[in-house]
Amino acid sequence: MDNALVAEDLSRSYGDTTALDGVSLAVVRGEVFALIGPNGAGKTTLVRALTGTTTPDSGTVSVFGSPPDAVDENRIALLPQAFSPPERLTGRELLEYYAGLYDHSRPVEDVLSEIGMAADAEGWYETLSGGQQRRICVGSALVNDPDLLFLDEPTTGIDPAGRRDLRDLIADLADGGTTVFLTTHDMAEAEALADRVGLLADGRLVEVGSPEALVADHGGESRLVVETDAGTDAFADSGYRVSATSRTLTIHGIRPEKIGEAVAALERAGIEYESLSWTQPSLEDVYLELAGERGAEEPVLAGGAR
Ligand SMILES: Nc1ncnc2c1ncn2[C@@H]1O[C@H](COP(=O)(O)OP(=O)(O)OP(=O)(O)O)[C@@H](O)[C@H]1O
Repeated sequence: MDNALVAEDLSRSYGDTTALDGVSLAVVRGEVFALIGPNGAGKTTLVRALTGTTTPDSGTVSVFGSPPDAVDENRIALLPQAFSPPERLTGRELLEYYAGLYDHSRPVEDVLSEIGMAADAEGWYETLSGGQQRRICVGSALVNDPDLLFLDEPTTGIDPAGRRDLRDLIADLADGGTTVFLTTHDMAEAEALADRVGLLADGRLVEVGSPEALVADHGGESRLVVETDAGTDAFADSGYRVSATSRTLTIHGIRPEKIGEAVAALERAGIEYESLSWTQPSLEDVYLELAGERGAEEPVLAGGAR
Protein backbone atom coordinates (compact mmCIF):
# COMPACT_ATOMS: atom_id res chain seq x y z
CA MET A 1 0.00 0.00 0.00
CA ASP A 2 1.34 3.43 -0.94
CA ASN A 3 1.08 5.54 2.19
CA ALA A 4 1.10 9.33 2.24
CA LEU A 5 1.41 9.39 5.98
CA VAL A 6 2.51 6.95 8.67
CA ALA A 7 2.50 7.66 12.40
CA GLU A 8 3.87 5.18 14.90
CA ASP A 9 3.19 5.22 18.60
CA LEU A 10 2.86 8.99 18.99
CA SER A 11 2.59 10.37 22.48
CA ARG A 12 2.45 13.98 23.61
CA SER A 13 1.73 15.45 27.02
CA TYR A 14 1.28 19.00 28.19
CA GLY A 15 2.21 18.99 31.87
CA ASP A 16 -0.10 16.45 33.50
CA THR A 17 -2.41 16.32 30.46
CA THR A 18 -1.87 13.43 28.08
CA ALA A 19 -3.00 14.74 24.70
CA LEU A 20 -1.78 11.75 22.66
CA ASP A 21 -1.26 8.30 24.09
CA GLY A 22 0.42 5.92 21.65
CA VAL A 23 -1.34 6.77 18.39
CA SER A 24 -0.41 4.77 15.29
CA LEU A 25 -2.06 5.18 11.91
CA ALA A 26 -1.37 5.14 8.20
CA VAL A 27 -3.15 7.19 5.53
CA VAL A 28 -3.06 5.89 1.99
CA ARG A 29 -2.31 8.23 -0.92
CA GLY A 30 -5.47 9.69 -2.40
CA GLU A 31 -7.52 8.79 0.66
CA VAL A 32 -9.81 11.11 2.64
CA PHE A 33 -9.22 10.30 6.29
CA ALA A 34 -11.51 11.92 8.84
CA LEU A 35 -10.52 12.17 12.47
CA ILE A 36 -13.42 12.51 14.89
CA GLY A 37 -13.56 12.69 18.66
CA PRO A 38 -14.83 14.74 21.57
CA ASN A 39 -13.46 18.14 22.55
CA GLY A 40 -10.03 17.72 24.05
CA ALA A 41 -9.55 14.22 22.58
CA GLY A 42 -6.23 15.24 21.02
CA LYS A 43 -7.23 15.81 17.39
CA THR A 44 -5.47 19.15 16.96
CA THR A 45 -2.41 17.84 18.78
CA LEU A 46 -2.32 14.87 16.40
CA VAL A 47 -2.61 17.15 13.36
CA ARG A 48 0.17 19.30 14.76
CA ALA A 49 2.37 16.25 15.33
CA LEU A 50 1.66 14.93 11.83
CA THR A 51 2.53 18.27 10.24
CA GLY A 52 5.64 18.85 12.33
CA THR A 53 4.19 21.93 14.05
CA THR A 54 4.64 20.21 17.40
CA THR A 55 7.21 17.60 18.34
CA PRO A 56 5.81 14.46 19.95
CA ASP A 57 7.41 13.27 23.18
CA SER A 58 7.85 9.88 21.54
CA GLY A 59 6.94 8.09 18.34
CA THR A 60 7.65 8.80 14.69
CA VAL A 61 5.91 10.46 11.76
CA SER A 62 6.68 9.90 8.12
CA VAL A 63 5.12 12.02 5.36
CA PHE A 64 5.84 10.76 1.84
CA GLY A 65 8.68 8.79 3.43
CA SER A 66 10.32 11.74 5.25
CA PRO A 67 9.95 13.46 8.62
CA PRO A 68 7.25 16.15 8.24
CA ASP A 69 9.67 19.10 8.52
CA ALA A 70 11.79 17.66 5.70
CA VAL A 71 8.91 17.41 3.20
CA ASP A 72 8.91 19.81 0.25
CA GLU A 73 6.58 22.59 1.43
CA ASN A 74 4.85 22.64 -1.93
CA ARG A 75 3.53 19.14 -1.27
CA ILE A 76 1.76 19.70 2.04
CA ALA A 77 -0.71 22.26 3.36
CA LEU A 78 -2.39 22.81 6.71
CA LEU A 79 -5.48 24.75 7.59
CA PRO A 80 -5.19 25.04 11.38
CA GLN A 81 -8.25 25.19 13.59
CA ALA A 82 -7.31 28.67 14.77
CA PHE A 83 -5.95 30.73 11.91
CA SER A 84 -5.86 34.52 11.98
CA PRO A 85 -4.56 36.11 8.79
CA PRO A 86 -3.84 39.85 8.60
CA GLU A 87 -7.23 41.56 8.79
CA ARG A 88 -6.56 44.64 6.66
CA LEU A 89 -6.03 42.69 3.47
CA THR A 90 -8.76 41.71 1.07
CA GLY A 91 -9.57 38.06 0.41
CA ARG A 92 -7.80 38.29 -2.93
CA GLU A 93 -4.73 39.98 -1.42
CA LEU A 94 -4.52 37.30 1.26
CA LEU A 95 -4.57 34.49 -1.25
CA GLU A 96 -2.03 36.32 -3.41
CA TYR A 97 0.16 36.71 -0.35
CA TYR A 98 -0.02 33.00 0.54
CA ALA A 99 0.45 32.00 -3.10
CA GLY A 100 3.60 34.11 -3.18
CA LEU A 101 5.15 32.00 -0.44
CA TYR A 102 5.45 29.00 -2.76
CA ASP A 103 7.57 28.25 -5.80
CA HIS A 104 4.55 26.88 -7.61
CA SER A 105 1.08 28.14 -6.89
CA ARG A 106 -2.31 27.98 -8.50
CA PRO A 107 -4.05 30.98 -10.09
CA VAL A 108 -5.70 32.88 -7.23
CA GLU A 109 -8.79 33.44 -9.37
CA ASP A 110 -9.34 29.68 -9.61
CA VAL A 111 -9.03 29.24 -5.86
CA LEU A 112 -11.42 32.16 -5.19
CA SER A 113 -14.03 30.64 -7.41
CA GLU A 114 -13.60 27.15 -5.88
CA ILE A 115 -14.22 28.50 -2.38
CA GLY A 116 -17.20 30.54 -3.57
CA MET A 117 -15.56 33.90 -2.89
CA ALA A 118 -14.99 35.27 -6.40
CA ALA A 119 -17.73 37.88 -5.93
CA ASP A 120 -16.60 38.90 -2.43
CA ALA A 121 -12.85 38.94 -2.95
CA GLU A 122 -12.37 42.71 -2.57
CA GLY A 123 -13.59 43.11 1.02
CA TRP A 124 -11.10 43.39 3.86
CA TYR A 125 -10.80 40.13 5.77
CA GLU A 126 -12.05 41.84 8.95
CA THR A 127 -15.28 42.90 7.23
CA LEU A 128 -16.15 39.37 6.03
CA SER A 129 -18.65 37.15 7.87
CA GLY A 130 -17.24 34.30 9.96
CA GLY A 131 -18.14 31.79 7.26
CA GLN A 132 -16.58 33.90 4.49
CA GLN A 133 -13.42 34.26 6.58
CA ARG A 134 -13.27 30.47 6.99
CA ARG A 135 -13.63 30.04 3.22
CA ILE A 136 -10.67 32.35 2.65
CA CYS A 137 -8.71 30.33 5.23
CA VAL A 138 -9.56 27.13 3.33
CA GLY A 139 -8.47 28.86 0.13
CA SER A 140 -5.13 29.77 1.68
CA ALA A 141 -4.49 26.03 2.18
CA LEU A 142 -5.21 25.31 -1.49
CA VAL A 143 -2.97 27.85 -3.19
CA ASN A 144 0.04 25.53 -3.45
CA ASP A 145 -2.01 22.64 -4.91
CA PRO A 146 -0.81 20.29 -2.15
CA ASP A 147 -0.52 16.52 -2.45
CA LEU A 148 -1.46 16.21 1.23
CA LEU A 149 -3.95 18.57 2.76
CA PHE A 150 -4.67 18.80 6.50
CA LEU A 151 -7.93 20.52 7.33
CA ASP A 152 -8.64 21.04 11.03
CA GLU A 153 -12.41 21.64 11.29
CA PRO A 154 -12.63 23.36 7.90
CA THR A 155 -16.38 23.93 7.84
CA THR A 156 -16.90 25.25 11.38
CA GLY A 157 -18.95 28.45 11.19
CA ILE A 158 -19.91 27.99 7.56
CA ASP A 159 -23.59 27.97 6.61
CA PRO A 160 -25.22 24.78 5.24
CA ALA A 161 -24.88 25.77 1.57
CA GLY A 162 -21.26 26.75 2.10
CA ARG A 163 -20.59 23.44 3.87
CA ARG A 164 -22.04 21.55 0.96
CA ASP A 165 -19.87 23.54 -1.47
CA LEU A 166 -16.77 22.90 0.60
CA ARG A 167 -17.58 19.21 0.88
CA ASP A 168 -17.91 19.07 -2.91
CA LEU A 169 -14.59 20.87 -3.20
CA ILE A 170 -12.87 18.42 -0.82
CA ALA A 171 -14.38 15.50 -2.74
CA ASP A 172 -13.12 16.98 -6.02
CA LEU A 173 -9.65 17.46 -4.58
CA ALA A 174 -9.63 13.83 -3.45
CA ASP A 175 -10.85 12.69 -6.87
CA GLY A 176 -7.91 14.60 -8.33
CA GLY A 177 -5.50 12.56 -6.17
CA THR A 178 -5.02 14.86 -3.16
CA THR A 179 -4.75 13.04 0.16
CA VAL A 180 -6.97 14.78 2.70
CA PHE A 181 -6.67 14.49 6.47
CA LEU A 182 -9.67 16.13 8.01
CA THR A 183 -10.79 16.69 11.59
CA THR A 184 -14.43 17.42 12.14
CA HIS A 185 -17.24 17.40 14.69
CA ASP A 186 -19.74 17.03 11.86
CA MET A 187 -20.52 13.32 11.59
CA ALA A 188 -22.51 13.77 8.37
CA GLU A 189 -19.46 15.45 6.87
CA ALA A 190 -17.18 12.60 7.92
CA GLU A 191 -19.65 10.01 6.67
CA ALA A 192 -20.11 11.76 3.34
CA LEU A 193 -16.46 12.48 2.62
CA ALA A 194 -14.22 9.98 4.30
CA ASP A 195 -12.89 6.74 2.92
CA ARG A 196 -11.92 5.92 6.48
CA VAL A 197 -12.72 7.46 9.82
CA GLY A 198 -10.61 7.33 12.97
CA LEU A 199 -12.16 7.96 16.36
CA LEU A 200 -9.83 9.53 18.90
CA ALA A 201 -10.81 9.61 22.57
CA ASP A 202 -8.55 10.55 25.49
CA GLY A 203 -5.55 10.64 23.18
CA ARG A 204 -6.08 7.10 21.87
CA LEU A 205 -7.24 5.95 18.50
CA VAL A 206 -10.19 3.83 19.58
CA GLU A 207 -11.32 2.60 16.16
CA VAL A 208 -10.48 3.08 12.48
CA GLY A 209 -12.51 1.92 9.52
CA SER A 210 -14.72 2.88 6.62
CA PRO A 211 -17.92 4.65 7.72
CA GLU A 212 -19.91 1.65 6.49
CA ALA A 213 -17.84 -0.83 8.48
CA LEU A 214 -17.94 1.29 11.63
CA VAL A 215 -21.70 1.70 11.37
CA ALA A 216 -22.16 -2.04 10.77
CA ASP A 217 -19.92 -2.94 13.72
CA HIS A 218 -20.90 -0.29 16.25
CA GLY A 219 -23.94 1.63 15.02
CA GLY A 220 -26.59 -0.68 16.46
CA GLU A 221 -29.88 -1.49 14.80
CA SER A 222 -32.41 0.46 12.82
CA ARG A 223 -35.23 1.54 15.08
CA LEU A 224 -38.54 3.25 15.35
CA VAL A 225 -38.58 6.16 17.77
CA VAL A 226 -42.03 6.99 19.09
CA GLU A 227 -42.60 10.34 20.74
CA THR A 228 -44.65 9.36 23.75
CA ASP A 229 -44.43 9.33 27.54
CA ALA A 230 -46.07 5.90 27.69
CA GLY A 231 -42.93 4.12 28.96
CA THR A 232 -42.07 0.48 28.29
CA ASP A 233 -44.77 -1.07 30.50
CA ALA A 234 -47.57 -0.20 28.12
CA PHE A 235 -45.78 -2.12 25.37
CA ALA A 236 -44.30 -4.87 27.52
CA ASP A 237 -46.39 -7.71 26.07
CA SER A 238 -45.82 -6.72 22.46
CA GLY A 239 -42.87 -9.04 21.87
CA TYR A 240 -40.74 -6.14 20.67
CA ARG A 241 -37.49 -5.06 22.24
CA VAL A 242 -38.06 -1.57 23.50
CA SER A 243 -36.39 1.11 25.54
CA ALA A 244 -37.85 4.33 26.83
CA THR A 245 -36.99 7.73 28.14
CA SER A 246 -39.51 10.12 29.67
CA ARG A 247 -40.29 11.43 26.17
CA THR A 248 -39.72 8.53 23.80
CA LEU A 249 -40.31 4.86 23.31
CA THR A 250 -37.79 3.22 21.00
CA ILE A 251 -38.62 -0.06 19.27
CA HIS A 252 -35.36 -1.73 18.31
CA GLY A 253 -34.45 -3.85 15.32
CA ILE A 254 -37.25 -2.66 13.03
CA ARG A 255 -36.49 -3.19 9.36
CA PRO A 256 -38.26 -0.80 6.96
CA GLU A 257 -40.79 -3.39 5.81
CA LYS A 258 -41.79 -4.02 9.45
CA ILE A 259 -42.64 -0.41 10.30
CA GLY A 260 -46.34 -0.88 9.51
CA GLU A 261 -46.61 -3.91 11.81
CA ALA A 262 -44.90 -2.05 14.64
CA VAL A 263 -47.25 0.93 14.26
CA ALA A 264 -50.26 -1.40 14.29
CA ALA A 265 -48.92 -3.01 17.49
CA LEU A 266 -48.58 0.43 19.09
CA GLU A 267 -52.17 1.18 18.26
CA ARG A 268 -53.37 -2.21 19.57
CA ALA A 269 -51.58 -1.40 22.83
CA GLY A 270 -53.47 1.92 22.98
CA ILE A 271 -50.29 3.98 22.99
CA GLU A 272 -50.85 7.60 22.01
CA TYR A 273 -47.94 9.34 20.39
CA GLU A 274 -47.00 12.73 18.97
CA SER A 275 -44.73 11.54 16.18
CA LEU A 276 -42.86 8.56 14.79
CA SER A 277 -39.46 8.47 13.19
CA TRP A 278 -37.55 5.54 11.76
CA THR A 279 -33.81 5.79 11.86
CA GLN A 280 -30.96 3.78 10.48
CA PRO A 281 -27.74 3.74 12.45
CA SER A 282 -25.27 6.37 11.38
CA LEU A 283 -21.75 7.45 12.18
CA GLU A 284 -23.24 9.63 14.89
CA ASP A 285 -24.43 6.47 16.67
CA VAL A 286 -20.94 5.01 16.34
CA TYR A 287 -19.47 8.17 17.79
CA LEU A 288 -21.90 8.26 20.70
CA GLU A 289 -21.27 4.58 21.41
CA LEU A 290 -17.49 4.55 21.17
CA ALA A 291 -16.79 7.97 22.63
CA GLY A 292 -19.02 7.10 25.59
CA GLU A 293 -21.20 10.12 24.92
CA ARG A 294 -24.68 8.64 25.02
CA GLY A 295 -27.25 11.08 26.42
CA ALA A 296 -27.53 11.74 30.13
CA GLU A 297 -31.00 10.22 30.38
CA GLU A 298 -30.46 6.46 30.53
CA PRO A 299 -33.12 4.54 28.64
CA VAL A 300 -35.20 1.99 30.52
CA LEU A 301 -34.77 -1.32 28.73
CA ALA A 302 -37.32 -4.05 28.30
CA GLY A 303 -36.62 -7.35 26.54
CA GLY A 304 -38.64 -8.91 23.73
CA ALA A 305 -38.72 -11.92 21.49
CA ARG A 306 -38.25 -10.12 18.14
N1 LIG B 1 -0.48 24.06 24.04
C1 LIG B 1 -1.11 23.38 24.99
N2 LIG B 1 -0.84 23.56 26.29
C2 LIG B 1 -1.46 22.85 27.25
N3 LIG B 1 -2.41 21.93 27.02
C3 LIG B 1 -2.74 21.71 25.74
C4 LIG B 1 -2.12 22.41 24.66
N4 LIG B 1 -2.67 21.96 23.49
C5 LIG B 1 -3.57 21.04 23.84
N5 LIG B 1 -3.63 20.87 25.17
C6 LIG B 1 -4.48 19.93 25.91
O1 LIG B 1 -4.36 18.67 25.28
C7 LIG B 1 -5.64 18.04 25.19
C8 LIG B 1 -5.96 17.77 23.72
O2 LIG B 1 -6.19 19.02 23.07
P1 LIG B 1 -6.51 19.14 21.51
O3 LIG B 1 -6.60 20.60 21.21
O4 LIG B 1 -5.52 18.34 20.77
O5 LIG B 1 -7.93 18.45 21.44
P2 LIG B 1 -8.99 18.44 20.25
O6 LIG B 1 -9.44 17.03 20.11
O7 LIG B 1 -8.43 19.11 19.05
O8 LIG B 1 -10.16 19.32 20.87
P3 LIG B 1 -11.31 20.22 20.14
O9 LIG B 1 -12.27 19.26 19.50
O10 LIG B 1 -11.92 20.92 21.31
O11 LIG B 1 -10.63 21.14 19.19
C9 LIG B 1 -6.62 18.96 25.87
O12 LIG B 1 -6.78 18.53 27.21
C10 LIG B 1 -5.95 20.31 25.82
O13 LIG B 1 -6.34 21.12 26.90
